[in-house]
Amino acid sequence: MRPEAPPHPAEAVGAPGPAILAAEHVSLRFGGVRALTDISFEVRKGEVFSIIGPNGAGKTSMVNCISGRYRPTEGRIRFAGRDITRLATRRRAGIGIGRTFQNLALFGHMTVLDNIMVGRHHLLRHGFWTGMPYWLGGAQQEEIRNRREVEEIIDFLEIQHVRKSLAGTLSYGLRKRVELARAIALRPQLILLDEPMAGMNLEEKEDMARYILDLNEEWGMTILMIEHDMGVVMDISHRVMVLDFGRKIAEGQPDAVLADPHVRRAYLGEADEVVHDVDEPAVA
Ligand SMILES: Nc1ncnc2c1ncn2[C@@H]1O[C@H](COP(=O)(O)OP(=O)(O)OP(=O)(O)O)[C@@H](O)[C@H]1O
Repeated sequence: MRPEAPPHPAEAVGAPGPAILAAEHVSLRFGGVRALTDISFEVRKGEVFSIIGPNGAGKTSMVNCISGRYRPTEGRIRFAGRDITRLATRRRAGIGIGRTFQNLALFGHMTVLDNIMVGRHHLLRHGFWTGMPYWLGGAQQEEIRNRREVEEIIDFLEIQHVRKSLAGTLSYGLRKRVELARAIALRPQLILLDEPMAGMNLEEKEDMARYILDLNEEWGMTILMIEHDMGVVMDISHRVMVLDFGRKIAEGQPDAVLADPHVRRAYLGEADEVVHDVDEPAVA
Protein backbone atom coordinates (compact mmCIF):
# COMPACT_ATOMS: atom_id res chain seq x y z
CA MET A 1 0.00 0.00 0.00
CA ARG A 2 2.98 2.28 0.58
CA PRO A 3 4.58 3.33 -2.71
CA GLU A 4 8.26 2.99 -1.76
CA ALA A 5 7.65 -0.42 -0.11
CA PRO A 6 9.79 -0.01 3.02
CA PRO A 7 10.15 -3.01 5.35
CA HIS A 8 6.91 -4.25 6.88
CA PRO A 9 6.29 -2.63 10.31
CA ALA A 10 6.57 -6.05 11.94
CA GLU A 11 10.11 -6.33 10.57
CA ALA A 12 11.20 -2.80 11.44
CA VAL A 13 13.94 -3.07 14.01
CA GLY A 14 13.62 -1.25 17.30
CA ALA A 15 10.32 0.57 16.67
CA PRO A 16 8.17 -0.69 19.57
CA GLY A 17 9.37 -0.03 23.11
CA PRO A 18 8.08 -1.01 26.55
CA ALA A 19 4.36 -1.49 27.20
CA ILE A 20 2.39 1.76 27.23
CA LEU A 21 -0.98 0.03 27.66
CA ALA A 22 -1.82 -3.20 29.42
CA ALA A 23 -5.13 -4.99 29.78
CA GLU A 24 -5.00 -7.54 32.59
CA HIS A 25 -7.65 -10.26 32.74
CA VAL A 26 -10.41 -7.94 31.55
CA SER A 27 -13.94 -9.30 31.52
CA LEU A 28 -17.09 -7.36 30.69
CA ARG A 29 -20.67 -8.51 31.06
CA PHE A 30 -23.92 -6.86 30.10
CA GLY A 31 -26.47 -8.78 32.14
CA GLY A 32 -26.22 -12.30 30.72
CA VAL A 33 -24.08 -11.26 27.72
CA ARG A 34 -20.35 -11.90 28.14
CA ALA A 35 -18.87 -9.29 25.84
CA LEU A 36 -15.27 -9.95 27.02
CA THR A 37 -13.83 -12.89 28.93
CA ASP A 38 -10.43 -12.71 30.63
CA ILE A 39 -8.59 -10.65 28.01
CA SER A 40 -4.94 -9.77 28.63
CA PHE A 41 -2.62 -8.03 26.21
CA GLU A 42 -0.04 -5.26 26.00
CA VAL A 43 0.49 -2.51 23.48
CA ARG A 44 4.10 -1.36 23.28
CA LYS A 45 5.17 2.22 22.91
CA GLY A 46 5.58 3.07 19.22
CA GLU A 47 3.49 0.16 18.00
CA VAL A 48 0.59 -0.12 15.56
CA PHE A 49 -1.54 -2.77 17.27
CA SER A 50 -4.77 -3.98 15.68
CA ILE A 51 -7.73 -5.81 17.14
CA ILE A 52 -9.63 -7.91 14.66
CA GLY A 53 -12.44 -10.44 14.86
CA PRO A 54 -15.90 -11.23 13.49
CA ASN A 55 -18.92 -9.05 14.26
CA GLY A 56 -19.85 -9.07 17.92
CA ALA A 57 -16.43 -10.47 18.93
CA GLY A 58 -15.93 -7.74 21.55
CA LYS A 59 -13.54 -5.38 19.74
CA THR A 60 -15.46 -2.17 20.45
CA SER A 61 -16.17 -3.30 24.01
CA MET A 62 -12.43 -3.71 24.57
CA VAL A 63 -11.67 -0.26 23.19
CA ASN A 64 -14.50 1.20 25.23
CA CYS A 65 -12.93 -0.26 28.37
CA ILE A 66 -9.68 1.50 27.47
CA SER A 67 -11.36 4.81 26.65
CA GLY A 68 -13.41 4.61 29.86
CA ARG A 69 -16.82 4.40 28.25
CA TYR A 70 -17.28 0.96 29.80
CA ARG A 71 -15.86 -0.20 33.09
CA PRO A 72 -14.62 -3.80 33.10
CA THR A 73 -16.62 -6.15 35.30
CA GLU A 74 -13.29 -7.75 36.24
CA GLY A 75 -9.64 -7.03 35.54
CA ARG A 76 -7.53 -3.94 35.14
CA ILE A 77 -6.33 -1.49 32.51
CA ARG A 78 -2.97 0.24 32.92
CA PHE A 79 -1.68 3.14 30.90
CA ALA A 80 1.92 4.30 31.22
CA GLY A 81 2.22 2.21 34.37
CA ARG A 82 -0.86 3.76 36.02
CA ASP A 83 -4.03 1.88 36.86
CA ILE A 84 -6.76 3.70 34.92
CA THR A 85 -9.53 1.13 35.32
CA ARG A 86 -11.62 3.56 37.36
CA LEU A 87 -10.40 6.82 35.88
CA ALA A 88 -13.23 9.03 34.53
CA THR A 89 -13.54 9.03 30.73
CA ARG A 90 -13.01 12.78 30.42
CA ARG A 91 -9.72 12.56 32.31
CA ARG A 92 -8.26 9.96 29.96
CA ALA A 93 -7.80 12.51 27.19
CA GLY A 94 -5.78 14.61 29.63
CA ILE A 95 -3.35 11.78 30.35
CA GLY A 96 -2.67 11.06 26.70
CA ILE A 97 -5.36 8.74 25.33
CA GLY A 98 -7.17 9.98 22.22
CA ARG A 99 -9.86 8.26 20.21
CA THR A 100 -12.06 8.31 17.16
CA PHE A 101 -15.43 6.61 16.95
CA GLN A 102 -16.96 3.89 14.78
CA ASN A 103 -19.71 6.33 13.84
CA LEU A 104 -18.73 9.87 13.08
CA ALA A 105 -19.01 12.24 16.00
CA LEU A 106 -18.33 15.66 14.49
CA PHE A 107 -20.35 18.84 14.98
CA GLY A 108 -21.91 19.07 11.54
CA HIS A 109 -22.94 22.72 11.88
CA MET A 110 -19.42 23.82 12.82
CA THR A 111 -16.49 24.44 10.49
CA VAL A 112 -13.65 21.96 10.17
CA LEU A 113 -11.35 24.42 11.92
CA ASP A 114 -13.75 24.84 14.87
CA ASN A 115 -14.23 21.09 15.18
CA ILE A 116 -10.49 20.64 15.54
CA MET A 117 -10.22 23.58 17.94
CA VAL A 118 -12.83 21.89 20.14
CA GLY A 119 -10.42 18.98 20.50
CA ARG A 120 -7.58 21.33 21.26
CA HIS A 121 -9.46 23.32 23.91
CA HIS A 122 -9.54 20.29 26.18
CA LEU A 123 -5.93 21.16 26.82
CA LEU A 124 -6.85 24.52 28.36
CA ARG A 125 -7.48 23.42 31.89
CA HIS A 126 -7.99 26.81 33.51
CA GLY A 127 -11.13 27.65 35.47
CA PHE A 128 -12.36 31.24 35.87
CA TRP A 129 -10.28 32.29 38.90
CA THR A 130 -7.23 30.10 38.36
CA GLY A 131 -7.32 31.17 34.76
CA MET A 132 -7.46 34.90 35.44
CA PRO A 133 -3.67 35.50 35.40
CA TYR A 134 -3.47 33.22 32.39
CA TRP A 135 -6.08 35.21 30.48
CA LEU A 136 -4.45 38.49 31.45
CA GLY A 137 -0.98 37.24 30.65
CA GLY A 138 -0.57 34.31 28.34
CA ALA A 139 -3.94 33.79 26.68
CA GLN A 140 -2.91 35.35 23.44
CA GLN A 141 0.28 33.35 23.15
CA GLU A 142 -1.61 30.21 24.07
CA GLU A 143 -4.20 30.92 21.39
CA ILE A 144 -1.46 31.57 18.84
CA ARG A 145 0.23 28.31 19.76
CA ASN A 146 -3.10 26.49 19.51
CA ARG A 147 -3.73 27.90 16.09
CA ARG A 148 -0.26 26.98 14.92
CA GLU A 149 -0.63 23.40 16.10
CA VAL A 150 -4.07 23.09 14.56
CA GLU A 151 -2.77 24.44 11.25
CA GLU A 152 0.03 21.89 11.38
CA ILE A 153 -2.54 19.11 11.77
CA ILE A 154 -4.65 20.54 8.94
CA ASP A 155 -1.58 20.53 6.68
CA PHE A 156 -0.61 17.04 7.73
CA LEU A 157 -4.05 15.61 6.92
CA GLU A 158 -4.32 17.71 3.73
CA ILE A 159 -7.63 19.31 4.60
CA GLN A 160 -6.61 22.95 4.02
CA HIS A 161 -9.16 23.30 1.21
CA VAL A 162 -12.08 22.53 3.55
CA ARG A 163 -10.89 24.25 6.71
CA LYS A 164 -13.75 26.80 6.57
CA SER A 165 -16.40 24.34 5.34
CA LEU A 166 -19.12 23.05 7.63
CA ALA A 167 -18.20 19.53 8.70
CA GLY A 168 -21.69 18.26 7.85
CA THR A 169 -21.27 19.18 4.18
CA LEU A 170 -18.13 17.08 3.60
CA SER A 171 -17.80 13.68 1.96
CA TYR A 172 -17.61 10.72 4.32
CA GLY A 173 -13.90 10.17 3.68
CA LEU A 174 -13.09 13.79 4.47
CA ARG A 175 -15.20 13.75 7.62
CA LYS A 176 -13.28 10.70 8.85
CA ARG A 177 -10.09 12.66 8.26
CA VAL A 178 -11.42 15.65 10.21
CA GLU A 179 -12.39 13.33 13.03
CA LEU A 180 -8.84 12.03 13.09
CA ALA A 181 -7.58 15.63 13.09
CA ARG A 182 -9.69 16.42 16.13
CA ALA A 183 -8.45 13.35 17.96
CA ILE A 184 -4.79 14.15 17.32
CA ALA A 185 -5.28 17.81 18.25
CA LEU A 186 -4.92 16.61 21.83
CA ARG A 187 -1.49 15.22 20.95
CA PRO A 188 -2.24 11.86 22.54
CA GLN A 189 0.52 9.33 23.18
CA LEU A 190 -1.93 6.55 22.38
CA ILE A 191 -4.72 6.88 19.87
CA LEU A 192 -7.66 4.47 19.66
CA LEU A 193 -9.04 4.21 16.14
CA ASP A 194 -12.38 2.43 15.74
CA GLU A 195 -12.71 1.30 12.13
CA PRO A 196 -10.89 4.25 10.57
CA MET A 197 -11.42 2.89 7.03
CA ALA A 198 -15.10 1.89 7.35
CA GLY A 199 -17.19 3.03 4.40
CA MET A 200 -14.20 4.33 2.44
CA ASN A 201 -13.27 3.68 -1.16
CA LEU A 202 -9.86 2.26 -2.05
CA GLU A 203 -8.18 5.62 -2.56
CA GLU A 204 -9.52 6.98 0.73
CA LYS A 205 -8.34 3.83 2.51
CA GLU A 206 -4.85 4.20 1.07
CA ASP A 207 -4.72 7.81 2.19
CA MET A 208 -5.93 6.94 5.68
CA ALA A 209 -3.39 4.09 5.97
CA ARG A 210 -0.62 6.53 5.03
CA TYR A 211 -1.78 9.08 7.64
CA ILE A 212 -1.88 6.39 10.32
CA LEU A 213 1.62 5.23 9.43
CA ASP A 214 2.94 8.79 9.43
CA LEU A 215 1.32 9.47 12.79
CA ASN A 216 3.08 6.41 14.10
CA GLU A 217 6.46 6.85 12.45
CA GLU A 218 6.85 10.62 12.28
CA TRP A 219 4.69 11.84 15.17
CA GLY A 220 5.60 8.93 17.43
CA MET A 221 2.01 8.07 18.34
CA THR A 222 1.17 4.56 19.46
CA ILE A 223 -1.87 3.28 17.58
CA LEU A 224 -4.52 0.83 18.76
CA MET A 225 -6.89 0.15 15.91
CA ILE A 226 -10.00 -1.89 15.21
CA GLU A 227 -10.34 -2.53 11.51
CA HIS A 228 -12.25 -4.99 9.34
CA ASP A 229 -10.16 -4.53 6.21
CA MET A 230 -7.65 -7.36 6.58
CA GLY A 231 -5.40 -6.02 3.81
CA VAL A 232 -4.91 -2.76 5.68
CA VAL A 233 -4.49 -4.49 9.02
CA MET A 234 -1.84 -6.84 7.68
CA ASP A 235 -0.07 -4.03 5.86
CA ILE A 236 0.34 -1.53 8.65
CA SER A 237 0.24 -3.42 11.96
CA HIS A 238 3.24 -4.46 14.01
CA ARG A 239 1.05 -6.92 15.91
CA VAL A 240 -2.52 -8.12 15.80
CA MET A 241 -4.87 -9.56 18.41
CA VAL A 242 -7.86 -11.65 17.36
CA LEU A 243 -11.05 -11.82 19.41
CA ASP A 244 -13.87 -14.28 18.86
CA PHE A 245 -16.99 -14.48 21.05
CA GLY A 246 -15.31 -12.17 23.58
CA ARG A 247 -12.20 -14.32 23.96
CA LYS A 248 -8.68 -13.84 22.70
CA ILE A 249 -7.91 -16.58 20.19
CA ALA A 250 -4.58 -15.31 18.80
CA GLU A 251 -2.01 -12.56 19.12
CA GLY A 252 1.23 -11.92 17.27
CA GLN A 253 2.76 -10.64 14.06
CA PRO A 254 0.31 -10.38 11.16
CA ASP A 255 1.59 -13.32 9.09
CA ALA A 256 1.65 -15.71 12.02
CA VAL A 257 -1.84 -14.66 13.11
CA LEU A 258 -3.24 -15.11 9.63
CA ALA A 259 -1.78 -18.61 9.43
CA ASP A 260 -3.26 -19.61 12.81
CA PRO A 261 -5.88 -22.36 12.38
CA HIS A 262 -8.21 -20.86 15.04
CA VAL A 263 -8.18 -17.56 13.22
CA ARG A 264 -8.79 -19.16 9.85
CA ARG A 265 -11.75 -21.04 11.28
CA ALA A 266 -13.24 -17.88 12.82
CA TYR A 267 -12.90 -16.04 9.51
CA LEU A 268 -13.74 -18.92 7.19
CA GLY A 269 -16.97 -19.28 9.14
CA GLU A 270 -17.77 -15.69 8.19
CA ALA A 271 -16.65 -16.17 4.59
CA ASP A 272 -19.01 -19.14 4.15
CA GLU A 273 -21.93 -16.94 5.12
CA VAL A 274 -20.88 -14.19 2.72
CA VAL A 275 -20.54 -16.62 -0.20
CA HIS A 276 -24.00 -18.00 0.62
CA ASP A 277 -25.54 -14.50 0.63
CA VAL A 278 -23.95 -13.57 -2.68
CA ASP A 279 -24.98 -16.81 -4.39
CA GLU A 280 -28.62 -16.72 -3.44
CA PRO A 281 -29.90 -13.91 -5.70
CA ALA A 282 -28.10 -15.42 -8.71
CA VAL A 283 -30.02 -18.69 -8.21
CA ALA A 284 -33.31 -16.86 -7.82
N1 LIG B 1 -24.02 -1.51 25.60
C1 LIG B 1 -24.23 -2.82 25.41
N2 LIG B 1 -25.29 -3.44 26.00
C2 LIG B 1 -25.51 -4.76 25.82
N3 LIG B 1 -24.73 -5.58 25.08
C3 LIG B 1 -23.67 -5.01 24.47
C4 LIG B 1 -23.37 -3.62 24.59
N4 LIG B 1 -22.25 -3.34 23.87
C5 LIG B 1 -21.88 -4.51 23.30
N5 LIG B 1 -22.73 -5.50 23.66
C6 LIG B 1 -22.64 -6.92 23.26
O1 LIG B 1 -21.32 -7.34 23.50
C7 LIG B 1 -20.89 -8.20 22.45
C8 LIG B 1 -19.63 -7.61 21.81
O2 LIG B 1 -20.00 -6.43 21.09
P1 LIG B 1 -18.96 -5.44 20.43
O3 LIG B 1 -19.72 -4.30 19.85
O4 LIG B 1 -17.90 -5.14 21.41
O5 LIG B 1 -18.35 -6.34 19.26
P2 LIG B 1 -17.48 -5.91 18.00
O6 LIG B 1 -16.46 -6.97 17.83
O7 LIG B 1 -17.01 -4.52 18.16
O8 LIG B 1 -18.55 -5.99 16.82
P3 LIG B 1 -18.67 -5.17 15.44
O9 LIG B 1 -17.53 -5.64 14.59
O10 LIG B 1 -19.99 -5.62 14.91
O11 LIG B 1 -18.61 -3.71 15.78
C9 LIG B 1 -22.04 -8.34 21.49
O12 LIG B 1 -22.75 -9.51 21.83
C10 LIG B 1 -22.86 -7.11 21.77
O13 LIG B 1 -24.22 -7.33 21.48
